[in-house]
Amino acid sequence: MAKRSSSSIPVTLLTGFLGSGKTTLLNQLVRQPEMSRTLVVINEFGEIGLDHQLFSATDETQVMAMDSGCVCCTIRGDLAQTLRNATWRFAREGKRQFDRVIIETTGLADPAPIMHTLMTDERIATRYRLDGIVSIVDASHGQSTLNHHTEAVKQSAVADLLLITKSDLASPEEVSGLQARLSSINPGARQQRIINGEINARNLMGLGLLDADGLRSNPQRWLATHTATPPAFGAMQFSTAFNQQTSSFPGFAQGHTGSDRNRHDDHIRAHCFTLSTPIQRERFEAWLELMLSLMGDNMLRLKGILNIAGHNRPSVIHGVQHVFHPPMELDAWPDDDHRSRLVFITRDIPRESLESVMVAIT
Ligand SMILES: Nc1nc2c(ncn2[C@@H]2O[C@H](COP(=O)(O)OP(=O)(O)OP(=O)(O)O)[C@@H](O)[C@H]2O)c(=O)[nH]1
Repeated sequence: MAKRSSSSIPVTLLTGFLGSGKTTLLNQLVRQPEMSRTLVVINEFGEIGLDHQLFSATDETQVMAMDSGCVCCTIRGDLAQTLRNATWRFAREGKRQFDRVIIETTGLADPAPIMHTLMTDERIATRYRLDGIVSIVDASHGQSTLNHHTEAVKQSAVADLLLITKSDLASPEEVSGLQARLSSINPGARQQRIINGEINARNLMGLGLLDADGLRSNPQRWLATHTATPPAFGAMQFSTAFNQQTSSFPGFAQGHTGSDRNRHDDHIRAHCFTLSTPIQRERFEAWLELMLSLMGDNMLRLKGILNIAGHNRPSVIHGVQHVFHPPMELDAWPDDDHRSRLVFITRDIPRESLESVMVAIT
């Protein structure tokens, strides 16, 4: 089991639909001293217009299948090359000039190939780590974008931080309606409203398992909202967020509202499990491998902190589709709560499919 590496370079992925305000945000960010050692990687077809020394362009169209030939697994060949070369290209007298990377994608981009690139290329995975996914949603067009573009729903579903832009152009009701919808798509992501890209750069850092300085792990915050909802229930708790419909396992129905069945986000759910009995590692690995291969690209994201039987320290896992980082062992449990917590963000996977096998791993 790998130990976490706090020396690897954190990478923030900045997504958001066309015209949502990504460039406006980046222009604000690069003026802040916290960003002076951040390499900004932008798609070369985009408008560049960025006054920043550490800047590189990539070509998002160069998406290629991974060696496995799996249809849902693609990587970004150009990005892999950019990240591999960056450590010497942006170096002076043998010293790397950046300690952090932000990758901005075009509005239509699927975040999965970028996450696959960071996780599967050995030379990249050992040097860089995904710090977090930030998705921008335009308050004035957010609802209609989510209605019409499945990419936008996916970008929101996998985010760690959702930035709501242009709230000055929308009514308070429109903004709160959008925020409620985003909470149902991705209940674990923090939401923040910003106007004209104004935000402290530190708010975009440390969104993953490690804090902004890369020193301390913070699994509670990483998994926080997902696992906070259900009450304790013996060895296992379960909750599913589905367009404001939440239920817990078993007998913890918490009310729901109706929804328009044609919306893309009707297919996306966050499933959360809490297990108080230690997990049997071999059973868990076998189960995970089988389940992930069956789910393919319908597994949007997986995060978890695990209490593995026979281990005093917790392990964390995270993945996208069926590609995931091998479990990393943390130095210690962050508090007295030693239960395993797993969060799956899925598309079109009935909760029963996950629920029925969860008991088998303890
Ligand atoms: N009123 C208002 N306008 C904003 C805000 N944020 C961005 N804009 C404007 O929205 C337009 C699009 O912003 P960009 O930053 O170019 O958006 P983008 O996501 O980079 O766009 P693409 O690269 O085309 O996908 C620009 O005219 C911005 O000035 C905001 O909070 N309020």
